[in-house]
Amino acid sequence: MDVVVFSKNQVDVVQQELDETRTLSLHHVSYVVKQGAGPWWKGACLRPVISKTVLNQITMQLKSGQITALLGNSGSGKTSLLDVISYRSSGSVTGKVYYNNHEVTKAIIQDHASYVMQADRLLPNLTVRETLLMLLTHGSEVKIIRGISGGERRRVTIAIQLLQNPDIVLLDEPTSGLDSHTARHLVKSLADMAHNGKIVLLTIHQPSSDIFKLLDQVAILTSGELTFCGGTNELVPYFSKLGYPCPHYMNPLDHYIDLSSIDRRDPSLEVKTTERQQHFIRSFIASSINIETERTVLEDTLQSSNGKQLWSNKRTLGLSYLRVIYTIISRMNVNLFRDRKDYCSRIFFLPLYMLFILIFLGRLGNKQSSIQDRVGLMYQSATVPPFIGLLNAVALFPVQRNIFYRECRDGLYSIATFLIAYTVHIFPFLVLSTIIFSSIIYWVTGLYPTAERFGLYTATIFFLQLWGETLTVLFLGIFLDPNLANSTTALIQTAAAVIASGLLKNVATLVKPLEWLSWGFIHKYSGEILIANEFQDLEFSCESLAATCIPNGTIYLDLYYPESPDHMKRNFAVISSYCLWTLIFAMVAFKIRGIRNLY
Ligand SMILES: Nc1ncnc2c1ncn2[C@@H]1O[C@H](COP(=O)(O)OP(=O)(O)OP(=O)(O)O)[C@@H](O)[C@H]1O
Repeated sequence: MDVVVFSKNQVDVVQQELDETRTLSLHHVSYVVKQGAGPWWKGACLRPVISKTVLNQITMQLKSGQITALLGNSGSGKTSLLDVISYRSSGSVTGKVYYNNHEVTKAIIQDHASYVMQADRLLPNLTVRETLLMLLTHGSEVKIIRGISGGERRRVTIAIQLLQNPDIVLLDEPTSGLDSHTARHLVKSLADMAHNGKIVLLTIHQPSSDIFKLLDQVAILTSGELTFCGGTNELVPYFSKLGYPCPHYMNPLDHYIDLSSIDRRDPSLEVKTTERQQHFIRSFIASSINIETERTVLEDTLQSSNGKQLWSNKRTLGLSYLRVIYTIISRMNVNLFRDRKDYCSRIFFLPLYMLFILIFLGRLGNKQSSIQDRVGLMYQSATVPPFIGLLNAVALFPVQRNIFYRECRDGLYSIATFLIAYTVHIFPFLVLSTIIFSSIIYWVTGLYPTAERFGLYTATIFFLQLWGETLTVLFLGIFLDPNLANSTTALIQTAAAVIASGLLKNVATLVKPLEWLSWGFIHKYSGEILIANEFQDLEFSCESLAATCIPNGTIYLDLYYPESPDHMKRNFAVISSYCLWTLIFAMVAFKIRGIRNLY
């Protein structure tokens, strides 16, 4: 075994680093959001924009080794403060945040902080062990979806963030949904973690007096301003000095949160409590506690240019790009595999539809009437696969997307990585379901009987299904609500099939604007491929000597789809690149709409 010998100097440096208290300082941080007022139908330009100050001039300092609770009534700005610190806010932020005297950037926060949000967004079919294993550690074998309680889900969510070994831990309502015993136990663990050198900041709605004892520092927010921020031992003496002692047997936190809030039950109470609130805010600004904090934070500000060590515990995944993609795909696969309904729908949704077609059409034969049946079958072949892609995406993509939003905000991987991983994940399922579908439908209905034509038909169905799913993913990037994405994609797919496939109405007979529009839809190219692939060289029997008899498919193509056999290669190149472009547009849509802050 190699023995590493450190010099005294090196030991001193390490010791000095360990002894050094790290700080997260906020200096006059304000946060303003803009909201459109009035009815939505007036549009963005006509609606007056109202600015709302969510946080006003917040100055506070959090130290490693301390656990701080952010308290306040509902709407006081607790979550917004965590959002501002973690670079998740959507409005305009002024003031400065420093970590260890370095002005905080998004990269610093992503490297050093973890944010546990209010909502537990976990893949339902993974076990606790697998959920954590995807972030490389051990867990239990219980499935998330049914096997664990709400409180346990909370703890898994917290564990996911802690596994990344952050220096700063921000937690929004970590105790919500937990019974008082478990909540106390959890805060105790967080306090222990803080005492081992982390900066811990959490929001709590109704902290019990047991929890109060575990805290080192508390900050009380009201209407976005501080009425107190200091050590827990300073809380009661501070307010007592202001003339508001805490009655015996009352939880001081409950008492002072109540006193800091505005009571809107009647106008006279509202005036009285607003005056008291303003008195508290002014008093705290003038208090020695706040002046001391201002002084130390200002010192940090001045020191910042000296470049005090940014703590060494930089949080990185430490995985190669391929390893990250592999981990995401494995997680998607395991989650899908565990749910029989989802797994079967991925593979058998499309083939199941074939049963309906088979019963409806039967064997096509070569009579004149089979021309109409063939066109009908090609229309179904062009429209059903994208629709199945849509159904699968709406059912299965949103849960993955919501987890991606959280992990992307944590800086774990990018939009492109996620969408590439999702496409690779669905690829084998699309191949399998397409092959099952086309192998049966093609040979049982009796389409043009060569392997080459069958292969072309199968490949077209595959690309249509892939396009349908990718297009839905694109709209799920634009709209958070899956129903909205569903209806929009369905509308586009229907319009594309009606206008461009040429299977309902000959494209050449469309009014000019619609004819031009048809060039923009995949159905124009896939429709031509499917028809030319089927009709070229096909012989039909003429039951009577009627003038309308079409003796072979080549004549039919000349009449209704001229030149389509010559366009086969072009059309095929277009439909395959359509999928690629839709995926790229999906990435752009996610980028433009931004990574949502899902609470
Ligand atoms: N992006 C935004 N647009 C409009 N209003 C916002 C935005 N973000 C926050 N607010 C408003 O700011 C106020 C503070 O919200 P915040 O969620 O921070 O409160 P909170 O103290 O965490 O409340 P709760 O305890 O209920 O979670 C609320 O009135 C909220 O509606």
